[in-house]
Amino acid sequence: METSLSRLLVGLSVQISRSDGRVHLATVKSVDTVKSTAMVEWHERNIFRGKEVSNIADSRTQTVHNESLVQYPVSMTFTSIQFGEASRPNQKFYEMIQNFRETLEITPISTTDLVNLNFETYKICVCVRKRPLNKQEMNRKEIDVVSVPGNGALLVHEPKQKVDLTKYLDNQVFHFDYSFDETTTNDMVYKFTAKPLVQSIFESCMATCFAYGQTGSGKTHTMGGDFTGKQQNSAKGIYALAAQDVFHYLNHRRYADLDLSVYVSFFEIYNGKVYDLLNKKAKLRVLEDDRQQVQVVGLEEVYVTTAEEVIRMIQTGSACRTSGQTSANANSSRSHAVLQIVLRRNDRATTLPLHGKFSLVDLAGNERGTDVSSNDRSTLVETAEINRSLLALKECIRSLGKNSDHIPFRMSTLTKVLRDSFIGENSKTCMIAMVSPGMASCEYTMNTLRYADRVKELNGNSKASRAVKAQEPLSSSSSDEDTNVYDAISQVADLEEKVYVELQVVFLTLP
Ligand SMILES: Nc1ncnc2c1ncn2[C@@H]1O[C@H](COP(=O)(O)OP(=O)(O)OP(=O)(O)O)[C@@H](O)[C@H]1O
Repeated sequence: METSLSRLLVGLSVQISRSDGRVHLATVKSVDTVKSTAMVEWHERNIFRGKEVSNIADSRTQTVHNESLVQYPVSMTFTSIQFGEASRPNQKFYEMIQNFRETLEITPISTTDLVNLNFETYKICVCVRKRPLNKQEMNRKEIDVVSVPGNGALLVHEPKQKVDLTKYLDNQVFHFDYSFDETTTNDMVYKFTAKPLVQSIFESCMATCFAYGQTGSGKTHTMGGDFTGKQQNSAKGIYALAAQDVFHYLNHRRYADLDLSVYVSFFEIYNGKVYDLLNKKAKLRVLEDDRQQVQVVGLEEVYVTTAEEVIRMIQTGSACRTSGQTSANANSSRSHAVLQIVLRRNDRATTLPLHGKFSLVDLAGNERGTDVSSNDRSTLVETAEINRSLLALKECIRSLGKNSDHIPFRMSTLTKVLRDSFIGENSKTCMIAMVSPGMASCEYTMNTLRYADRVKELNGNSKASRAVKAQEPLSSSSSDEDTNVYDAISQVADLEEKVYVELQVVFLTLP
């Protein structure tokens, strides 16, 4: 026990940052359990505004008692605990990111902050959520390459290497309506994203909230609820929180005179087919009637009177959702799940008139390379279909943002069934883009953020939202030149995506 403890201690580093810019780094070199002492190497560096102004000013080795090691956290402020150079791959990048972070002014989001989503001016709001490093990533000693300083900003510190092998960080800054860091709870995310939309459905709106992101980035955790081991707590997700508020507003005197009833449906879209999650996964057809209304024929729409009933339905439905295993998530959802909360006016008619509808969508993961390297045809079809529908979704959101007359909702089943969310004056959308923090996910994280950025751009405030290089931490603004280059890159990326999706589909239809 003692030996394994000492093995754990060797290599452990502690970094202590002082307000005068001095950074102390202590690394445990060896532990003598008999004498109860440890050899610790101390380094001191002087950092000013993210730059090292003097190299190692002090480096010495000293013997400290084990007890002293334990006591340090009480007497000093730790900015981080890290493992030694030998045991952590990419230590250099880790240090560069830590140094960069020290220059950031952090303004954490607080529960008391007022919600500032402007659905009056913009139909689409885009937020991003970073999940914490998970156990496997921590075991691999992966470094966290995403920083969320606050005020909607999010940075990706992309590790890069020059031809002469010099390592450097390509720091990209994105701005969204809200950016949530790894400590943010589902309640907080809900308050700033879906909650404002709940009220809008009482005002006859068609609201949609999407969770978008790489497999394993936290979409189901956010929408469906926290996991404790394999068990999902459905009462803690955005689905359930929205349902609770629906009943809160239903009983509010402001809306009591509307005489509304609440109905719920829950279905998944897998490989372009719709399956009813509230009716033993019955396969359903999507048809368009003569008034161009899209109908999911036979979809169960259950009358509900309490949020608890809705939570039970979420539990039942989530349990039968199609899942598979990906490299990033052992229990990966391979389908898009759509929970719809529908308000209908009580009326004598056989079909009660629709008053408002909230569609909450947990999309399938947007990865596209590594997980399809297998020759398994069904996985390839699955991925091609997911990519095709995500591309269609982006095209529809883009047309919606441009107030375009033509919304290409027929491009996929997902966009077909969400048609009434894309048309009409009263549609409002909130997209929550999820990102994984690890260096290994960096490329996917950038893809997700670019997708989210392109969606946000549709509101016309593209300059504010787009990614810029952070040469000087968060002080840079994009020049016209940057903007043009960024536009060109985005267009190429869009084209590349279209070609990729089309090629995948063509490839799969070959005999
Ligand atoms: N914010 C978070 N805090 C703590 N754990 C999280 C968070 N987000 C995700 N996780 C955990 O990460 C794992 C993967 O999350 P989740 O299943 O929600 O990912 P996903 O994006 O839905 O993936 P897929 O597309 O493969 O279904 C889960 O074990 C989940 O509990």
